[in-house]
Amino acid sequence: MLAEWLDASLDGAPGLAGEGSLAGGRYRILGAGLLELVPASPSASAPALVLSAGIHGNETAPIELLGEILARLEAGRLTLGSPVLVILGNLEAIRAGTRFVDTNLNRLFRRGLDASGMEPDRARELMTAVDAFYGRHEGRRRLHYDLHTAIRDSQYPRFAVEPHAEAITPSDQWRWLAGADIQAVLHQHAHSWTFSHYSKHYHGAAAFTLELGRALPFGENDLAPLAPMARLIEALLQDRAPASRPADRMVFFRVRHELFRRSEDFRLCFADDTPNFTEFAPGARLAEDAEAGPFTVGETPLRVVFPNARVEIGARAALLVSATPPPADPR
Ligand SMILES: O=C(O)CCC(=O)N[C@@H](CCC(=O)O)C(=O)O
Ligand SMILES: [Zn+2]
Repeated sequence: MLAEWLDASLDGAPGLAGEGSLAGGRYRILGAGLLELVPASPSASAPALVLSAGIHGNETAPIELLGEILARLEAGRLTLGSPVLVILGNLEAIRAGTRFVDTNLNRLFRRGLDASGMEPDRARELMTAVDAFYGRHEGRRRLHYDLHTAIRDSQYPRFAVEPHAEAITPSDQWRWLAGADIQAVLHQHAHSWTFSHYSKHYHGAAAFTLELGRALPFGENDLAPLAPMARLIEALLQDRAPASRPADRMVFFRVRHELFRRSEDFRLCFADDTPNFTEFAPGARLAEDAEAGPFTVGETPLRVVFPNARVEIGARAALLVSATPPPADPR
């Protein structure tokens, strides 16, 4: 049934609903791309966990990964121990195999959003679902892993983006991410209205955008490098202790500058396929924009992450980052 929920969500089956039992609890289909896993008797320390994938429609590996985990749950090889909300984000874009249909869903997770259209409507639906889920689990530790893949290669193929918000990320998260073979962490410097930012900013959740390799079509993904991430998700879902490694196995970066596309006449001054985290030396010209002028690296080298000259005008065209020490681990 869980595999059917996934397929029916992707096929656009109307009026998707239903519920049933699972080892350790039951599931409730809340709608297309919305599934709740309800443990029968969760411990007081079990987290309330949001797992999302397909916020960008062409990022298929995380959808396949969640599909495999749900299949193991359904087969009784995992026993549910924690409340979980599973989300498939931009269903129309997933069907079309594109990043988005009209606009980037992952910039719309903001209360009071008044834009109209398919993606804004879906953002409101998902924000309501997350609000209701965390509301049903007051007092529990909140987690949200928003699973993505990146457009291009990366010097660190698996990395976490930590949204900027008041809540401090608990130090065990870093050890768990290191245990899941995440190689780098990028601290955001400013609010970004992404889905993981939503859960952190409005709900105080430990939340991340997790980049899990390169975006490829369904069927072309190699899930083997993601096995440690699957084990982390399964441990959380079962309310078991995840594998843990020292946080300083990962390299930490901080965003120092954001490049925005300000005009029609905008270009990045490096090759389209430049891998994420490529470093540029002082003096290197990175962008030219008819309105904002050129951007040149100052006295300290900068690395480029998520470069994309073809974004909408006003949108982020690249993050410029440099290394920062790992967070202190009080353990
Ligand atoms: O590979 C790229 O250029 C984009 C990958 C991607 O979708 N990244 C996320 C990051 C979200 C964040 O900053 O937390 C995005 O751009 O939405
Ligand atoms: Zn993405």
